[in-house]
Amino acid sequence: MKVGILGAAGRMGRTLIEAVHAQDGLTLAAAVDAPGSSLVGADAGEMAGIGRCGVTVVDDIGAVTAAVDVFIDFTLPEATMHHLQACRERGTPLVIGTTGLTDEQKAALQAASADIAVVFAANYSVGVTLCLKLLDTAARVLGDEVDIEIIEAHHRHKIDAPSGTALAMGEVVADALGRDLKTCAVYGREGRTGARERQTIGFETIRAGDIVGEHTVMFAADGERVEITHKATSRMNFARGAVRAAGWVAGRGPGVYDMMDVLALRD
Ligand SMILES: NC(=O)c1ccc[n+]([C@@H]2O[C@H](COP(=O)([O-])OP(=O)(O)OC[C@H]3O[C@@H](n4cnc5c(N)ncnc54)[C@H](O)[C@@H]3O)[C@@H](O)[C@H]2O)c1
Ligand SMILES: O=C(O)C1=N[C@H](C(=O)O)CCC1
Repeated sequence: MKVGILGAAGRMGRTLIEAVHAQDGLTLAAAVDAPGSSLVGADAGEMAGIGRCGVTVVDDIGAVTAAVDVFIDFTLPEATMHHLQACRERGTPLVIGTTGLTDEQKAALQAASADIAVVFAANYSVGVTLCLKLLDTAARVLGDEVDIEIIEAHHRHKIDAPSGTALAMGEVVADALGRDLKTCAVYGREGRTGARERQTIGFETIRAGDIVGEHTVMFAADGERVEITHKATSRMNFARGAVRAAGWVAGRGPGVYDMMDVLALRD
């Protein structure tokens, strides 16, 4: 299967090139980065540190759609929207890892999924996908008897907050408790906040150094506390998951899928 990487020169893009190269049955067929990037024209394999592979980084998805069976996109929300449109026009499945999409952009993704298969997950690690299952159980068991806080930490270059993963964790917990995350979320606290309201779900964000990605969901009662934590120490976990999703989605019918579908974990 021929795979195209969108955002090829980025932290995730380079790791994805390495992951595709290591995966039997998959071939790197295209590498796309932003117009104006100094890496356009480079050999994708050399850029990713795996040696020359003969695929040149280009700056336009339109130049390579015919050569690709499935694209993987880890870029920026606006770029992802452009790539989504190109994939829709060509009928090519798309795996999206980009976070920080607006509600309007998520609606556009849903609309495109009438015509093509899209996998969209804030976190492609198997460990985080398992944590989402555990969080659903924890929320249902501990219910309204606990205060729920979500703490996430990432590297200093990350441009969106809270992380897509933290928000996905919040959605799972809120759904399990019949709450609406839009109205019960509290983002950071400062000043005279007043006492905590039980029905809220709190989010705290740390941005520091080279932290790859850490998430803790705290269920705190009086006298005991349950914490579910995931710590990523390598981006290869995300890349391997996204590559697995690419192999899974090729040939699927139109629709939006996530890692629960890819790992067959959906109830
Ligand atoms: N879902 C997951 O598992 C997961 C894991 C890690 C990162 N992410 C998300 O992936 C995204 C990228 O993260 P990163 O750390 O690799 O960022 P990065 O800034 O290192 O890489 C993004 C790349 O996209 C490129 N780009 C920008 N506009 C483009 C365009 N129009 N066409 C093609 N390429 C374009 C940039 O030049 C850059 O090389 C972020 O939204 C991040 O939150 C998701
Ligand atoms: O490095 C990033 O950026 C990450 N983004 C995702 C998120 O926002 O949850 C996944 C973890 C790494």
